[in-house]
Amino acid sequence: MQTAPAPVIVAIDGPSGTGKSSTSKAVAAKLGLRYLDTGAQYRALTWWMLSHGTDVDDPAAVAAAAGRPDIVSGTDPAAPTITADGADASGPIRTKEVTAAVSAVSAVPEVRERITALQRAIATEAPGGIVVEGRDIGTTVLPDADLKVFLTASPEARAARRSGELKGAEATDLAATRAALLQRDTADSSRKTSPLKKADDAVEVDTTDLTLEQVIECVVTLVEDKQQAR
Ligand SMILES: Nc1ncnc2c1ncn2[C@@H]1O[C@H](COP(=O)(O)OP(=O)(O)OP(=O)(O)O)[C@@H](O)[C@H]1O
Ligand SMILES: Nc1ccn([C@@H]2O[C@H](COP(=O)(O)O)[C@@H](O)[C@H]2O)c(=O)n1
Repeated sequence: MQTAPAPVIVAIDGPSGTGKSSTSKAVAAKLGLRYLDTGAQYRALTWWMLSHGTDVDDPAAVAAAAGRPDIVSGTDPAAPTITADGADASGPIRTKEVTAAVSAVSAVPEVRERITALQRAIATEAPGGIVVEGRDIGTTVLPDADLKVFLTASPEARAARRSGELKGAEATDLAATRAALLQRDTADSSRKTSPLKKADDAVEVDTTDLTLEQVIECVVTLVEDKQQAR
């Protein structure tokens, strides 16, 4: 009788626009793993705060509200979901307002404590294993992950990728897109609690000159190598 392979935990971190979500979803789907977008959790909490009158520039107000909404993530890589107090947050979390506020909210220690606990519970309960993507997964959330990957890409490549998702004038303003993503990287890397950082034992993959398919294949191979070595 064949035994099922042991669950594998994969941590994928990196700055904005390096391809974490696209890569993680595809790798999870190819390998039959669950998928967790941790950025969506911070965004959902930020959206809930913005819609409930929390002053997101006041760390004390953010800390006080951090435990209030119920944040639930669906981990099917083919159809990931995110809700805040039962409301579908998948659309609103991608607005400019949420993107502009999320780094300030995610820097508050009470927010990180709460969301990190959620992430660990989801990863522990994932049948067969999971790909978890974010900023501090390899360093803080899942330091014992079986595989840690840190994706990078030049600011120019990342801005061009993001512009491809935008519409109208925003799509053509590459300089503004580049500046906005670098500003978010700076805020995320310089916060005191659990900053964006490559784990010492992470494999760094520079995706600047790679297609998305090449990045996916690279990570699938890294996971399979780990599974075979166990
Ligand atoms: N290697 C690549 N080549 C070209 N385009 C890519 C590549 N990787 C990702 N993309 C595209 O770049 C955009 C950003 O990718 P994605 O959302 O996966 O990045 P991310 O790291 O999760 O970003 P964020 O942290 O801001 O959520 C998407 O439109 C995606 O299709
Ligand atoms: N592990 C994580 C993941 C995300 N964040 C914060 O959320 C923001 C949005 O993330 P996206 O991946 O959806 O762009 C990000 O800029 C961080 O502020 C985090 O702190 N830790």
